[in-house]
Amino acid sequence: MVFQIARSLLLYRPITKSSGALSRLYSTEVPQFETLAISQPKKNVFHVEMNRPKELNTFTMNMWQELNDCFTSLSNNSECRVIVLSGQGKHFTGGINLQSILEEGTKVEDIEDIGRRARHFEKTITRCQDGITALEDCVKPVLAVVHNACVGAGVDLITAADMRYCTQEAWFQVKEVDIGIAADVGTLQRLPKVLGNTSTVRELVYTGRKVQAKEALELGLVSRIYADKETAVKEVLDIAETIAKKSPIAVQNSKINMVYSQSRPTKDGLYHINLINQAALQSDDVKRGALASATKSEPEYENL
Ligand SMILES: CCC/C=C/C=C/C(=O)SCCNC(=O)CCNC(=O)[C@H](O)C(C)(C)COP(=O)(O)OP(=O)(O)OC[C@H]1O[C@@H](n2cnc3c(N)ncnc32)[C@H](O)[C@@H]1OP(=O)(O)O
Repeated sequence: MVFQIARSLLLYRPITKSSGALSRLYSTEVPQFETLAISQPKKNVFHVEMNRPKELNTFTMNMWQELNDCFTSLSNNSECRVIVLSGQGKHFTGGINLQSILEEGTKVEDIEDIGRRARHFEKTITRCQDGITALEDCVKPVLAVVHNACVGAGVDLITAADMRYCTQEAWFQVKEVDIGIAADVGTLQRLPKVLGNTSTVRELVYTGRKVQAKEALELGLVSRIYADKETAVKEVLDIAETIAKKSPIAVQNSKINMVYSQSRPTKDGLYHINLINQAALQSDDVKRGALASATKSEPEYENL
Protein backbone atom coordinates (compact mmCIF):
# COMPACT_ATOMS: atom_id res chain seq x y z
CA MET A 1 0.00 0.00 0.00
CA VAL A 2 2.76 2.43 1.01
CA PHE A 3 4.51 1.68 -2.23
CA GLN A 4 1.38 2.20 -4.30
CA ILE A 5 0.97 5.66 -2.78
CA ALA A 6 4.62 6.45 -3.33
CA ARG A 7 4.44 5.19 -6.92
CA SER A 8 1.39 7.35 -7.69
CA LEU A 9 3.12 10.39 -6.19
CA LEU A 10 6.07 9.78 -8.42
CA LEU A 11 3.93 9.27 -11.51
CA TYR A 12 2.58 12.78 -11.14
CA ARG A 13 6.09 14.19 -10.92
CA PRO A 14 7.98 12.94 -13.93
CA ILE A 15 11.70 13.63 -14.19
CA THR A 16 12.24 16.68 -16.35
CA LYS A 17 15.30 18.67 -17.27
CA SER A 18 15.84 21.41 -14.69
CA SER A 19 13.94 24.42 -15.88
CA GLY A 20 12.82 27.85 -14.76
CA ALA A 21 14.26 28.95 -11.44
CA LEU A 22 16.51 25.90 -11.18
CA SER A 23 18.14 26.45 -14.55
CA ARG A 24 18.97 29.99 -13.55
CA LEU A 25 20.81 28.61 -10.53
CA TYR A 26 22.46 25.65 -12.23
CA SER A 27 24.10 25.81 -15.62
CA THR A 28 24.98 22.86 -17.84
CA GLU A 29 27.56 24.85 -19.76
CA VAL A 30 31.08 23.44 -19.64
CA PRO A 31 33.73 26.15 -19.80
CA GLN A 32 36.98 25.62 -21.69
CA PHE A 33 40.37 26.01 -20.10
CA GLU A 34 43.97 26.38 -21.24
CA THR A 35 45.53 24.18 -18.56
CA LEU A 36 42.71 21.67 -18.05
CA ALA A 37 40.84 19.41 -20.45
CA ILE A 38 37.25 18.54 -19.59
CA SER A 39 35.26 15.68 -21.08
CA GLN A 40 32.15 13.71 -20.19
CA PRO A 41 33.00 10.02 -20.68
CA LYS A 42 29.84 8.69 -18.99
CA LYS A 43 26.40 9.95 -18.12
CA ASN A 44 26.75 12.56 -15.35
CA VAL A 45 30.47 11.80 -14.97
CA PHE A 46 33.01 14.47 -15.92
CA HIS A 47 36.72 13.92 -16.44
CA VAL A 48 39.07 16.80 -15.63
CA GLU A 49 42.63 16.30 -16.85
CA MET A 50 45.56 18.54 -16.07
CA ASN A 51 46.61 19.36 -19.58
CA ARG A 52 50.17 20.64 -19.57
CA PRO A 53 51.92 17.38 -20.44
CA LYS A 54 55.05 19.02 -21.88
CA GLU A 55 55.48 20.98 -18.65
CA LEU A 56 54.74 17.90 -16.49
CA ASN A 57 51.43 19.48 -15.42
CA THR A 58 53.32 21.93 -13.26
CA PHE A 59 51.19 24.59 -11.62
CA THR A 60 51.34 28.12 -13.05
CA MET A 61 49.32 31.09 -11.77
CA ASN A 62 46.87 30.49 -14.60
CA MET A 63 46.45 26.86 -13.61
CA TRP A 64 45.66 27.69 -9.96
CA GLN A 65 42.99 30.11 -11.19
CA GLU A 66 41.58 27.66 -13.72
CA LEU A 67 41.33 24.90 -11.12
CA ASN A 68 39.20 27.22 -9.04
CA ASP A 69 37.05 28.24 -12.02
CA CYS A 70 36.69 24.65 -13.22
CA PHE A 71 35.59 23.05 -9.95
CA THR A 72 33.34 25.99 -9.07
CA SER A 73 31.70 25.67 -12.46
CA LEU A 74 31.26 21.88 -12.21
CA SER A 75 29.86 22.26 -8.70
CA ASN A 76 27.09 24.35 -10.25
CA ASN A 77 26.68 22.21 -13.35
CA SER A 78 23.55 20.10 -12.88
CA GLU A 79 24.68 17.57 -15.53
CA CYS A 80 27.76 16.80 -13.47
CA ARG A 81 27.38 14.44 -10.50
CA VAL A 82 30.91 13.08 -10.10
CA ILE A 83 34.35 14.24 -11.26
CA VAL A 84 37.42 12.15 -12.03
CA LEU A 85 40.70 14.10 -11.91
CA SER A 86 43.90 12.90 -13.58
CA GLY A 87 46.91 14.26 -15.44
CA GLN A 88 47.91 13.95 -19.09
CA GLY A 89 51.44 12.94 -20.09
CA LYS A 90 54.28 11.27 -18.21
CA HIS A 91 53.42 12.41 -14.67
CA PHE A 92 50.34 13.34 -12.67
CA THR A 93 52.19 16.55 -11.75
CA GLY A 94 55.67 17.87 -11.00
CA GLY A 95 54.18 20.36 -8.49
CA ILE A 96 54.48 24.10 -8.70
CA ASN A 97 56.25 25.40 -11.76
CA LEU A 98 59.62 26.49 -10.40
CA GLN A 99 59.93 29.24 -13.00
CA SER A 100 56.58 30.68 -11.92
CA ILE A 101 57.53 30.82 -8.24
CA LEU A 102 60.74 32.66 -9.12
CA GLU A 103 58.75 35.08 -11.31
CA GLU A 104 56.39 35.83 -8.40
CA GLY A 105 59.48 36.82 -6.40
CA THR A 106 60.62 39.28 -9.07
CA LYS A 107 57.19 40.99 -9.20
CA VAL A 108 57.74 42.56 -5.78
CA GLU A 109 61.28 43.75 -6.40
CA ASP A 110 60.12 47.33 -7.02
CA ILE A 111 58.01 47.47 -3.86
CA GLU A 112 60.17 48.81 -1.07
CA ASP A 113 57.94 48.37 1.93
CA ILE A 114 57.83 44.89 3.42
CA GLY A 115 54.17 45.29 4.47
CA ARG A 116 53.17 46.05 0.89
CA ARG A 117 55.29 43.23 -0.49
CA ALA A 118 53.63 40.92 2.02
CA ARG A 119 50.20 42.03 0.80
CA HIS A 120 51.19 41.06 -2.75
CA PHE A 121 52.10 37.57 -1.56
CA GLU A 122 48.94 37.31 0.52
CA LYS A 123 46.94 37.66 -2.69
CA THR A 124 49.13 35.20 -4.55
CA ILE A 125 48.95 32.54 -1.84
CA THR A 126 45.19 33.00 -1.49
CA ARG A 127 44.77 32.48 -5.22
CA CYS A 128 46.76 29.24 -5.01
CA GLN A 129 44.89 28.07 -1.91
CA ASP A 130 41.54 28.79 -3.54
CA GLY A 131 42.49 26.64 -6.55
CA ILE A 132 42.91 23.63 -4.24
CA THR A 133 40.04 24.37 -1.86
CA ALA A 134 37.72 24.51 -4.87
CA LEU A 135 37.85 20.68 -4.97
CA GLU A 136 36.62 20.50 -1.39
CA ASP A 137 34.03 23.24 -1.89
CA CYS A 138 32.74 21.48 -5.01
CA VAL A 139 29.63 19.59 -3.87
CA LYS A 140 30.24 16.82 -6.41
CA PRO A 141 32.65 14.04 -5.31
CA VAL A 142 36.14 14.32 -6.83
CA LEU A 143 38.07 11.08 -7.46
CA ALA A 144 41.79 11.60 -8.12
CA VAL A 145 43.80 9.14 -10.24
CA VAL A 146 47.56 9.51 -9.79
CA HIS A 147 50.14 8.05 -12.15
CA ASN A 148 53.91 8.39 -11.81
CA ALA A 149 55.00 11.56 -9.94
CA CYS A 150 52.69 13.48 -7.63
CA VAL A 151 54.96 16.15 -6.20
CA GLY A 152 54.46 19.15 -3.91
CA ALA A 153 51.30 20.96 -4.99
CA GLY A 154 50.06 17.62 -6.37
CA VAL A 155 49.81 16.28 -2.82
CA ASP A 156 47.96 19.44 -1.75
CA LEU A 157 45.60 18.88 -4.66
CA ILE A 158 44.76 15.24 -4.04
CA THR A 159 44.24 15.69 -0.31
CA ALA A 160 41.38 18.05 -1.18
CA ALA A 161 39.80 15.31 -3.33
CA ASP A 162 37.22 12.89 -1.93
CA MET A 163 39.00 9.69 -2.92
CA ARG A 164 42.45 8.88 -4.27
CA TYR A 165 43.60 6.01 -6.49
CA CYS A 166 46.95 5.38 -8.14
CA THR A 167 48.95 3.21 -10.49
CA GLN A 168 51.62 0.83 -9.24
CA GLU A 169 54.49 3.06 -10.38
CA ALA A 170 53.00 6.16 -8.73
CA TRP A 171 54.88 8.02 -6.05
CA PHE A 172 54.14 10.97 -3.81
CA GLN A 173 56.41 13.61 -2.35
CA VAL A 174 55.69 16.50 0.02
CA LYS A 175 58.58 18.40 -1.51
CA GLU A 176 58.03 21.97 -0.34
CA VAL A 177 60.83 21.73 2.22
CA ASP A 178 63.28 21.13 -0.65
CA ILE A 179 62.40 24.45 -2.26
CA GLY A 180 62.62 26.31 1.03
CA ILE A 181 58.95 26.84 1.82
CA ALA A 182 56.46 25.51 4.32
CA ALA A 183 53.62 23.91 2.37
CA ASP A 184 50.87 26.51 2.29
CA VAL A 185 48.06 25.28 0.09
CA GLY A 186 46.58 22.47 2.17
CA THR A 187 48.92 19.52 2.76
CA LEU A 188 49.71 20.53 6.35
CA GLN A 189 46.01 20.83 7.14
CA ARG A 190 44.50 17.99 5.11
CA LEU A 191 47.12 15.23 4.99
CA PRO A 192 46.94 14.55 8.77
CA LYS A 193 43.18 14.12 8.39
CA VAL A 194 43.56 11.85 5.37
CA LEU A 195 46.14 9.63 7.11
CA GLY A 196 44.75 10.00 10.63
CA ASN A 197 48.33 10.21 11.85
CA THR A 198 50.52 13.25 12.48
CA SER A 199 53.79 11.43 13.17
CA THR A 200 54.07 10.00 9.64
CA VAL A 201 52.85 13.26 8.11
CA ARG A 202 55.48 15.26 9.96
CA GLU A 203 58.16 12.82 8.81
CA LEU A 204 57.05 13.26 5.20
CA VAL A 205 56.81 17.05 5.54
CA TYR A 206 60.20 17.55 7.27
CA THR A 207 62.19 15.04 5.21
CA GLY A 208 60.52 15.39 1.81
CA ARG A 209 61.04 11.66 1.22
CA LYS A 210 59.21 9.84 -1.56
CA VAL A 211 56.27 7.56 -0.79
CA GLN A 212 55.78 4.73 -3.29
CA ALA A 213 52.32 3.43 -4.24
CA LYS A 214 52.48 0.40 -1.91
CA GLU A 215 53.24 2.57 1.12
CA ALA A 216 50.60 5.10 0.02
CA LEU A 217 48.05 2.28 0.14
CA GLU A 218 49.27 1.10 3.55
CA LEU A 219 49.06 4.67 4.89
CA GLY A 220 45.54 5.12 3.54
CA LEU A 221 46.58 7.92 1.17
CA VAL A 222 45.08 5.96 -1.72
CA SER A 223 42.20 3.50 -1.72
CA ARG A 224 43.47 1.17 -4.44
CA ILE A 225 46.42 0.56 -6.78
CA TYR A 226 45.93 -0.30 -10.45
CA ALA A 227 48.40 -1.85 -12.88
CA ASP A 228 48.59 1.14 -15.23
CA LYS A 229 47.00 4.49 -15.97
CA GLU A 230 44.58 3.23 -18.60
CA THR A 231 43.20 0.60 -16.21
CA ALA A 232 43.12 3.07 -13.33
CA VAL A 233 41.13 5.67 -15.25
CA LYS A 234 38.73 3.05 -16.61
CA GLU A 235 38.10 1.46 -13.20
CA VAL A 236 37.76 4.79 -11.40
CA LEU A 237 35.32 6.00 -14.06
CA ASP A 238 33.28 2.89 -13.25
CA ILE A 239 33.30 3.80 -9.55
CA ALA A 240 32.27 7.32 -10.56
CA GLU A 241 29.43 5.90 -12.64
CA THR A 242 28.15 3.92 -9.66
CA ILE A 243 28.09 7.11 -7.59
CA ALA A 244 26.46 9.06 -10.43
CA LYS A 245 23.49 6.68 -10.37
CA LYS A 246 22.80 7.38 -6.69
CA SER A 247 20.58 10.18 -5.44
CA PRO A 248 22.40 13.49 -6.08
CA ILE A 249 20.72 14.91 -2.99
CA ALA A 250 22.08 12.07 -0.84
CA VAL A 251 25.58 12.07 -2.34
CA GLN A 252 26.06 15.84 -2.38
CA ASN A 253 24.62 16.40 1.09
CA SER A 254 26.87 13.59 2.38
CA LYS A 255 29.91 15.39 0.95
CA ILE A 256 28.81 18.77 2.28
CA ASN A 257 28.32 17.31 5.75
CA MET A 258 31.55 15.29 5.75
CA VAL A 259 33.58 18.34 4.72
CA TYR A 260 31.80 20.41 7.37
CA SER A 261 32.33 17.76 10.05
CA GLN A 262 35.99 17.02 9.39
CA SER A 263 37.24 19.83 11.63
CA ARG A 264 34.34 20.09 14.04
CA PRO A 265 33.05 18.18 17.07
CA THR A 266 30.72 15.25 16.32
CA LYS A 267 27.85 17.13 17.94
CA ASP A 268 28.19 20.06 15.50
CA GLY A 269 28.33 17.69 12.54
CA LEU A 270 25.20 15.91 13.74
CA TYR A 271 23.35 19.19 14.11
CA HIS A 272 24.46 20.25 10.63
CA ILE A 273 23.18 17.05 8.97
CA ASN A 274 20.00 17.30 11.03
CA LEU A 275 19.35 20.76 9.52
CA ILE A 276 20.20 19.54 6.00
CA ASN A 277 17.96 16.50 6.25
CA GLN A 278 15.02 18.47 7.62
CA ALA A 279 14.64 19.61 4.02
CA ALA A 280 16.25 16.70 2.18
CA LEU A 281 14.01 14.05 3.74
CA GLN A 282 11.12 15.75 1.92
CA SER A 283 12.87 15.34 -1.43
CA ASP A 284 11.59 13.25 -4.31
CA ASP A 285 14.87 11.32 -4.11
CA VAL A 286 13.75 9.69 -0.85
CA LYS A 287 10.53 8.47 -2.43
CA ARG A 288 12.30 7.25 -5.54
CA GLY A 289 15.13 5.60 -3.58
CA ALA A 290 12.88 3.89 -1.06
CA LEU A 291 10.52 2.66 -3.76
CA ALA A 292 13.36 1.34 -5.91
CA SER A 293 14.91 -0.43 -2.92
CA ALA A 294 11.60 -2.03 -2.01
CA THR A 295 10.82 -3.10 -5.56
CA LYS A 296 14.42 -4.03 -6.43
CA SER A 297 14.38 -1.65 -9.39
CA GLU A 298 16.89 0.92 -10.62
CA PRO A 299 15.91 4.46 -9.53
CA GLU A 300 16.42 7.50 -11.72
CA TYR A 301 16.98 10.86 -10.13
CA GLU A 302 16.67 14.41 -11.34
CA ASN A 303 19.94 16.29 -11.80
CA LEU A 304 21.05 18.67 -9.10
C1 LIG B 1 52.32 29.98 -3.11
C2 LIG B 1 52.82 28.69 -3.62
C3 LIG B 1 52.12 27.50 -3.12
C4 LIG B 1 52.53 26.24 -3.73
C5 LIG B 1 53.63 25.57 -3.41
C6 LIG B 1 53.99 24.35 -4.07
C7 LIG B 1 55.18 23.79 -3.89
C8 LIG B 1 55.64 22.62 -4.64
O1 LIG B 1 54.98 22.10 -5.52
S1 LIG B 1 57.19 22.01 -4.18
C9 LIG B 1 57.61 20.94 -5.48
C10 LIG B 1 58.14 21.64 -6.72
N1 LIG B 1 58.50 20.68 -7.73
C11 LIG B 1 59.69 20.15 -7.80
O2 LIG B 1 60.60 20.48 -7.08
C12 LIG B 1 59.84 19.10 -8.88
C13 LIG B 1 61.24 18.89 -9.27
N2 LIG B 1 61.27 17.96 -10.38
C14 LIG B 1 61.27 16.63 -10.24
O3 LIG B 1 61.23 16.08 -9.16
C15 LIG B 1 61.35 15.86 -11.52
O4 LIG B 1 61.73 16.71 -12.54
C16 LIG B 1 60.01 15.18 -11.90
C17 LIG B 1 59.77 14.00 -10.98
C18 LIG B 1 58.86 16.14 -11.82
C19 LIG B 1 60.11 14.63 -13.36
O5 LIG B 1 61.21 13.78 -13.47
P1 LIG B 1 61.64 13.24 -14.94
O6 LIG B 1 62.86 12.44 -14.72
O7 LIG B 1 60.51 12.62 -15.60
O8 LIG B 1 61.95 14.53 -15.78
P2 LIG B 1 63.16 15.57 -15.61
O9 LIG B 1 64.19 15.26 -16.63
O10 LIG B 1 63.60 15.65 -14.20
O11 LIG B 1 62.42 16.94 -15.95
C20 LIG B 1 62.06 17.24 -17.30
C21 LIG B 1 62.10 18.74 -17.47
O12 LIG B 1 61.06 19.32 -16.64
C22 LIG B 1 61.63 20.30 -15.82
N3 LIG B 1 60.88 20.36 -14.55
C23 LIG B 1 60.62 19.36 -13.71
N4 LIG B 1 59.86 19.78 -12.70
C24 LIG B 1 59.65 21.08 -12.89
C25 LIG B 1 58.95 22.08 -12.12
N5 LIG B 1 58.31 21.80 -11.01
N6 LIG B 1 58.94 23.33 -12.62
C26 LIG B 1 59.56 23.64 -13.77
N7 LIG B 1 60.26 22.73 -14.53
C27 LIG B 1 60.29 21.47 -14.08
C28 LIG B 1 63.04 19.83 -15.60
O13 LIG B 1 63.84 20.87 -15.15
C29 LIG B 1 63.40 19.34 -16.99
O14 LIG B 1 63.64 20.48 -17.77
P3 LIG B 1 64.77 20.42 -18.93
O15 LIG B 1 66.05 20.10 -18.23
O16 LIG B 1 64.74 21.77 -19.54
O17 LIG B 1 64.34 19.31 -19.86
